[in-house]
Amino acid sequence: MSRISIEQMRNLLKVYFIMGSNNCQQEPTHVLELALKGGITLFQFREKGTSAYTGDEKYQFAKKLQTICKENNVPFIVNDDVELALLLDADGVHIGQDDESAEMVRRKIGNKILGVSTHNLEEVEKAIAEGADYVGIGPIYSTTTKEDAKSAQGTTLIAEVRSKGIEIPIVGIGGITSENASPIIKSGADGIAVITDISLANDPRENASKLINSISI
Ligand SMILES: C=C1C=NC(C(F)(F)F)=NC1=N
Repeated sequence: MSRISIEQMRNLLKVYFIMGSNNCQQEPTHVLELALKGGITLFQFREKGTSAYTGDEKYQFAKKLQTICKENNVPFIVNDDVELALLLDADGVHIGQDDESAEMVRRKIGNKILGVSTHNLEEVEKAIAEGADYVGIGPIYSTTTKEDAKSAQGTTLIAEVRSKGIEIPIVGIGGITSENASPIIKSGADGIAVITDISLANDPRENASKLINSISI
């Protein structure tokens, strides 16, 4: 299997739902099923925080979510945990700046999807050089989800990357809702990544479909 094309990656990034057991009040598998019905285009398993699952419990939980994604033909991405991604034969991995280098991860995962969190132009260019298929840029707006999140940067970096003619698929992340999503696409991102707006919604399905509508220009 070859590396994913830029166009296909752009399509997958439209509404990228990220979730772990700590992000939900309802049963996580039910939230994911509703989000998929609402039209999310990509899913990332991000199991973080104090009461996060570990070891076999984490593997079993991830497998359940992966099965639901497979049933809905939506790719399943694992955050940080490369070994888990390989064990599950996940569709890809997302790493931050404090994790293994993208170069090392690319060697381990072959042609699976590789995403990298970036916060400035240098990190974007490094991610591209090391084989990333997409970059996450944020936090666009202030967020309470990530404890050690950097300060909100708006859409400046997205616009800067595009003004330099850099084509890498970009997904914005951080405090995004259907109310504030469209400027992110207008500035040049291919999609939006959300946690809370879907995971803590009274109706995850409705919020997911509102997000889809908010970015459909
Ligand atoms: C910290 C993160 C930043 N960005 C992304 C993504 F949206 F996938 F690019 N995922 C993360 N886990």
